[in-house]
Amino acid sequence: MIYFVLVMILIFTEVYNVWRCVLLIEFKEVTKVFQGLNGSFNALDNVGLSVKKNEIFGLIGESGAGKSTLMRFINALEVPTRGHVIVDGIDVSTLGSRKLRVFQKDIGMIFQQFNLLNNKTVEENIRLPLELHKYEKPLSVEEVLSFVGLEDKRYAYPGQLSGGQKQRVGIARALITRPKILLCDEPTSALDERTTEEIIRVLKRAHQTFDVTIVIVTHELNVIKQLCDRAAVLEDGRIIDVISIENNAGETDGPVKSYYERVLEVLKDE
Ligand SMILES: Nc1ncnc2c1ncn2[C@@H]1O[C@H](COP(=O)(O)OP(=O)(O)OP(=O)(O)O)[C@@H](O)[C@H]1O
Repeated sequence: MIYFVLVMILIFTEVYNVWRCVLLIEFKEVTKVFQGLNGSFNALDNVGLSVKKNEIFGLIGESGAGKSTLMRFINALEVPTRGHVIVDGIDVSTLGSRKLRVFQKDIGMIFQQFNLLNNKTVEENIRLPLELHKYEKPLSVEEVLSFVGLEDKRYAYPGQLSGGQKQRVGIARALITRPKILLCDEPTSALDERTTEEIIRVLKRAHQTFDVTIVIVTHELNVIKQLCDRAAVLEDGRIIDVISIENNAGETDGPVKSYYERVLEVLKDE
């Protein structure tokens, strides 16, 4: 009997350890209280959620639901009032400032408004993370520029680029450090439909090529459908569901449709 119990404990421990290795990001009973003009309020309320290694995970919900705050916990741009955020086995809130900077090196981020420096060239923008920290095996500027298809824009300034090109530069800047996690905050919200599709393709390729786990905040359900493996639905600071997305290959696998083809598709009544 004792032998049986020991074997069961061993099996349980092994299964538990394998499961822990699969998880990359864990939110444990996370609450965020902000002080507003009318007193304090819970932006996030007792959130529990896990993101697996190599997943593309979406955070969706209406404006003010708490999506960005939840994502900003992952790279400690925001700190929970209560609860724990565990990333790759590390409780982020326990890190001192030096260890936190090292930890943040593994996490890249892209933004809705691209956050490029207008007085620097594309190349200088892409190199910025390498000037802030030392990385063991960064990619080269040539590699990331070729990856996002902007070799010819190396010496251009952001003001000379379209929105989609600016976002590609943002992606190149995030990828040059070979991050384990890529956080995307409304990456396509400032872009039209066709450019959105192009950015989705680049993100999918980045996921496949660099084994990067992606967490994306967006209000665009089509982006979630085409890109994500799973998505959490937030409402008033609570997670009301986590949905597995059946087929995320979808439309982005065929050729990119021209703007005119899309106009006909939507406006022509046949
Ligand atoms: N620094 C802050 N101080 C006070 N309140 C804040 C702060 N940051 C966010 N909030 C509030 O917390 C709530 C959640 O904000 P959050 O930005 O996470 O929502 P969201 O779902 O990302 O919304 P959106 O889609 O509009 O960006 C909102 O009511 C917001 O006003």
